[in-house]
Amino acid sequence: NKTAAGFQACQRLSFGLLCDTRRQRKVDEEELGTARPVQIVVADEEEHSFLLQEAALERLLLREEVQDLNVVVVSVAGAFRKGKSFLLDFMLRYMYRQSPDSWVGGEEQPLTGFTWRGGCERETTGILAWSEVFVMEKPDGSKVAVLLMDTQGAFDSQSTIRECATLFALSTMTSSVQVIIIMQTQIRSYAFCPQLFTEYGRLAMKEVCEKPFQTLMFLVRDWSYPYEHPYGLEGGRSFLEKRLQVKPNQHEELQNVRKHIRSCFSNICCFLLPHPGLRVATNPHFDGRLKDIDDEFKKELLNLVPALLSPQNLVEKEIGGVKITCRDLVLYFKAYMKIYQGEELPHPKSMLQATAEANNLAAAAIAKDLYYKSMEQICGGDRPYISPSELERHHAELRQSSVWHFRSVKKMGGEEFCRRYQEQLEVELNEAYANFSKHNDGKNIFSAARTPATLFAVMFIMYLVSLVTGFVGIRSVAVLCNLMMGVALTLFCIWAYAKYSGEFREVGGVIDKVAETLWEQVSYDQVDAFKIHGIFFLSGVCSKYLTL
Ligand SMILES: Nc1nc2c(ncn2[C@@H]2O[C@H](COP(=O)(O)OP(=O)(O)OP(=O)(O)O)[C@@H](O)[C@H]2O)c(=O)[nH]1
Ligand SMILES: [Mg+2]
Repeated sequence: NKTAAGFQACQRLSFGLLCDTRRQRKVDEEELGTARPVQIVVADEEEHSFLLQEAALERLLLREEVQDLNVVVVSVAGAFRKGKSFLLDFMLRYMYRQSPDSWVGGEEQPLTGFTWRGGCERETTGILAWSEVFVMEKPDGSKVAVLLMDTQGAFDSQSTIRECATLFALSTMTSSVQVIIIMQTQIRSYAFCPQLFTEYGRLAMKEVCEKPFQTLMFLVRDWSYPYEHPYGLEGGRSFLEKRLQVKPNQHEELQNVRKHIRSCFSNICCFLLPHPGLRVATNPHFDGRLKDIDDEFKKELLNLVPALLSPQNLVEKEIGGVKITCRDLVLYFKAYMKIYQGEELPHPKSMLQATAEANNLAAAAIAKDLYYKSMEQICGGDRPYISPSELERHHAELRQSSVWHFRSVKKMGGEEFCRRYQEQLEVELNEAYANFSKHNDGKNIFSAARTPATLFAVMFIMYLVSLVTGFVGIRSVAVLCNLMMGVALTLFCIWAYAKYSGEFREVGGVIDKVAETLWEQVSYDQVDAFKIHGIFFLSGVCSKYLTL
């Protein structure tokens, strides 16, 4: 009940969430812990554009427990008002129960989760994801993260064709299982931009000989010809065979789409779903209870959802033949979003470029991570001080293996393109080394004591000089030395206070810098005779001036 109340509260707030990011953050914080739909792509209705909610996406996918798992992205697309959110809510039931028989829920239980409703006005806008990324174990024992995505319906009265195509392209590029809900015989209605995908697929396959997309399922709803093709996957297969048949008398464009679609997706299937019954379709008070849904529909639902989500049927997202993790998916979303923001639909070449860019960024991120983790083991926060030469040796080794790892990952974009990212990676590793090295220096007890030691040395020398000069009668020099001793003592007190309290950190930093410079001067130049003479000459001049 609590979860249902959470969903309803979320539904009421959903419009406000789009407009006011500050309020969104507050709601997110308040409802933290309650699973809910999260808007990851917002549709700007005035500008007719889309905006990626990077922070929301990162919160979902960069969680400690899922960020390094291979990701399975199940997206449901299709025309508006076709029951996409409704279907996803049954998928949620499956994910939460995961029992093969009883997942579908009680007869009297209203259906909640992604917001759905009856009527003819559109409900979902942009792209939403379920806030909980499910961790599932596949039969081979490997763990995968499952993300469910709900998309804005196509062909509604408020969106342009470009917007529909953009969202469809974005969800197809980022998902591993794209379910397209269609009516009866409109199998071609998926084809918002067939050339875009087939051309992208052709280009991508030139680079890596793998199909660019994984599973495409046509879900034919309200199927009313079970006597020709029976309900379910089997009937869907024979129906699809017939629909995608290439015939010599077809228009060339139709022939090409039919030929290429098979070469773009590793698996294309079709599921024929019966009508859920008149109460679902026409009763305004229907709230998703199973008792109002026809038995035939429920029976097929029990086959449909596990066909997509049971552990043995999960399909991991692959790009360029490499399985990607939740962390990589964030990079891909960002890269694709950039190219889908223009006035026109992007060219397949720019889609390929964006994929290659994200591909390289993801490989560089893993390589950097490897370097960081190993360096942490060697000189991280709780590790003892290590000699700088030893640290440099480790850095050189780890940098080499990190770059080697980057190069060994299968990437798109060609050698020249990858080299740019490799150079950037090397720069970042060197920067990281500089930080590790500074941190390591901080652990050196002598380096930590450098400032007080320098200041004490100054005080001591000044004290001796003042004693000697006072004894031989050069009073002015003795006064000057006393003054400098006082300055050194004051600096020491300020420095000690800054280190102890953490306040005036900049002043503390300046004192450290001065002490470091002094220390280096003394240690590098040793006792430079010229300087000593200079000092004596100056002090002589000063003493003469002061005695005058
Ligand atoms: N006839 C029929 N109606 C369905 C089916 N599945 C769901 N519905 C009904 O379709 C209506 C719309 O459901 P939603 O899930 O909100 O549809 P949607 O595709 O998400 O709609 P938008 O978000 O506006 O694009 C609801 O009243 C559902 O009860 C189906 O298979 N056949
Ligand atoms: Mg919807």
